[in-house]
Amino acid sequence: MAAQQQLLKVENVSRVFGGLKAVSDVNLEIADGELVGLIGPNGAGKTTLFNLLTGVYEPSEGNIAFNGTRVNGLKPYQITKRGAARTFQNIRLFSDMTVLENVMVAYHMHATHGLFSSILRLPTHFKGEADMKVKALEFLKIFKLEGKADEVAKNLPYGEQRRLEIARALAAKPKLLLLDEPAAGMNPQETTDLMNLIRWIRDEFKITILLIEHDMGLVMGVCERIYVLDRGQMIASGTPEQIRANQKVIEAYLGQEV
Ligand SMILES: Nc1ncnc2c1ncn2[C@@H]1O[C@H](COP(=O)(O)OP(=O)(O)OP(=O)(O)O)[C@@H](O)[C@H]1O
Repeated sequence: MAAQQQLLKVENVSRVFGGLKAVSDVNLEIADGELVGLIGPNGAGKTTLFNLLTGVYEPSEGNIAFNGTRVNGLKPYQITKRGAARTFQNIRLFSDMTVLENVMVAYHMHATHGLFSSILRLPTHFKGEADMKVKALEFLKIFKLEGKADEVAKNLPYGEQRRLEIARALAAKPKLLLLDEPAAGMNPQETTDLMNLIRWIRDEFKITILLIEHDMGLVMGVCERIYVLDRGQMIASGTPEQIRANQKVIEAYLGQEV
């Protein structure tokens, strides 16, 4: 890999469920600041790989290093603390909390005031809480959700719930943002807006993004590099042009437009 520093390294990782090897001997490397796509037909193992990267599952074999340290076996919250945040295929917000509260919960991960002052409600706690609210509102502005700050999350239209989920993930100040099918259920206009938002997030926050997506227009349009999984195996990686022309990829998609 070029001069860029490596952020994520997946080496020979497998995950078995019963008799099924959902992820099989997978290798993947992502440098700091890259915008990378992960594609593959239904059931290829994409979400399982995300679940391995974020500690939902432990690899049956292999090694995952994040920011230079091995993270195999760590719990999801420990991996979040090390700087990886994600969104889910089926949106997971605190649906009965307000839009603002959803973002503030993520800020708590990085609160300057400690648990001790929180419990005792010391002045530093209130100052911390007020600062956090200001920051959370700034965040909502970026995502054009400031007018919805006091709305209950579950009442937002679908596209806005997806934006809020991304905002919440980013509020945890990750080094690596993992997006699982961010355009699912979006109309073409929302998808175009999302593409611009993803590019903007990477440039503005200088973070690394790995995204799973079935919308090829989005993947080919925003990703600098793409990995392709098929039946648990990584069958290709390369630039969008290389992936489009790759025979194994074309076969995996059985002639569908890639
Ligand atoms: N917890 C589990 N227990 C048993 N099998 C599982 C589990 N999670 C995933 N699988 C299986 O592993 C395979 C890969 O599933 P996965 O959800 O990772 O695919 P995917 O590429 O994300 O698919 P899609 O694009 O449809 O979301 C599938 O055959 C799935 O049924």
